[in-house]
Amino acid sequence: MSTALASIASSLSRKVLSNYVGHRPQIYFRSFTSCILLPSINKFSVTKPNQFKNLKMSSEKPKVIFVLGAPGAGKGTQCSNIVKTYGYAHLSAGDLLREERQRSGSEFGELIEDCIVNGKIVPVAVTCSLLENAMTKCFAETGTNKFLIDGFPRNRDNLDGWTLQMSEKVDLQFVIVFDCTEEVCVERCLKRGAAGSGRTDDNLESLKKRFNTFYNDSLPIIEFYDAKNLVRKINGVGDADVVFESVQKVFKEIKD
Ligand SMILES: Nc1ncnc2c1ncn2[C@@H]1O[C@H](COP(=O)(O)OP(=O)(O)OP(=O)(O)O)[C@@H](O)[C@H]1O
Ligand SMILES: Nc1ccn([C@@H]2O[C@H](COP(=O)(O)O)[C@@H](O)[C@H]2O)c(=O)n1
Repeated sequence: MSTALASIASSLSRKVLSNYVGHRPQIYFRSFTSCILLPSINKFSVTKPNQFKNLKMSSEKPKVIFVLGAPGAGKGTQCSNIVKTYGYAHLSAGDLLREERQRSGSEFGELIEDCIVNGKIVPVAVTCSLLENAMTKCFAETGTNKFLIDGFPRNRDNLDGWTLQMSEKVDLQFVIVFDCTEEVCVERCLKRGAAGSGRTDDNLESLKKRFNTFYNDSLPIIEFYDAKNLVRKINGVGDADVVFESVQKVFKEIKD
């Protein structure tokens, strides 16, 4: 366990988890997320753990599309196109984590940075709460209740945490997966880094680790959704406009 992870674990167990030490992780996440983590990282104050349950009574459940694929496969680029054409709100788990890392006073900054540089996945309690907060804020500000969730769920921990905290509150439409060769992805990320992305993981060393995580931890999640017939795989190699044509074919399915 890294120093940052050890420190979050020990601080959490001191604060809240004393009753749960040694128990099953599901119990850990349920109490960790809804009772303790939300107040500590919630900067929007509007979030209540069951806010979407209330929404459900007056309107439809929020619609969610997960967007997955290797680092640099084009998830963010295509999400921007989808936002313009189909009116979804784009929530990137990576962007939310980078924002939380920069927030002054965040107790998760060090942990998040350690994960990002080393291609590891941040504990779901942090990421899922950031996502729920962002959905709530977006709905309150714009009335949008259709969300593209980019870069999540990335591993079993993400999936389990989402299932506990959010799956009943939303309607998962499908999971878009951009399929792109490692060679093309690495070239794109290095180019993005050279162009001044400022990302601490757009370098070869981090990319090797990010790809390991993708193969070992993220592919099984894609397989999980594929077995449920929810995956819509799109060839992400080639010009961004051509990739978007394939995206549009998938969205036709919703309209038809
Ligand atoms: N089809 C494409 N052809 C060429 N370059 C592309 C294409 N799609 C995206 N790019 C570029 O590749 C880089 C990575 O794209 P993008 O950020 O969309 O990928 P991503 O999957 O969201 O990456 P990450 O997971 O690292 O955030 C960006 O600089 C983007 O402009
Ligand atoms: N569910 C997630 C998503 C991202 N991360 C961390 O952020 C890094 C960058 O993610 P991008 O989607 O912007 O490429 C990623 O390598 C992880 O370290 C995460 O922990 N959990």
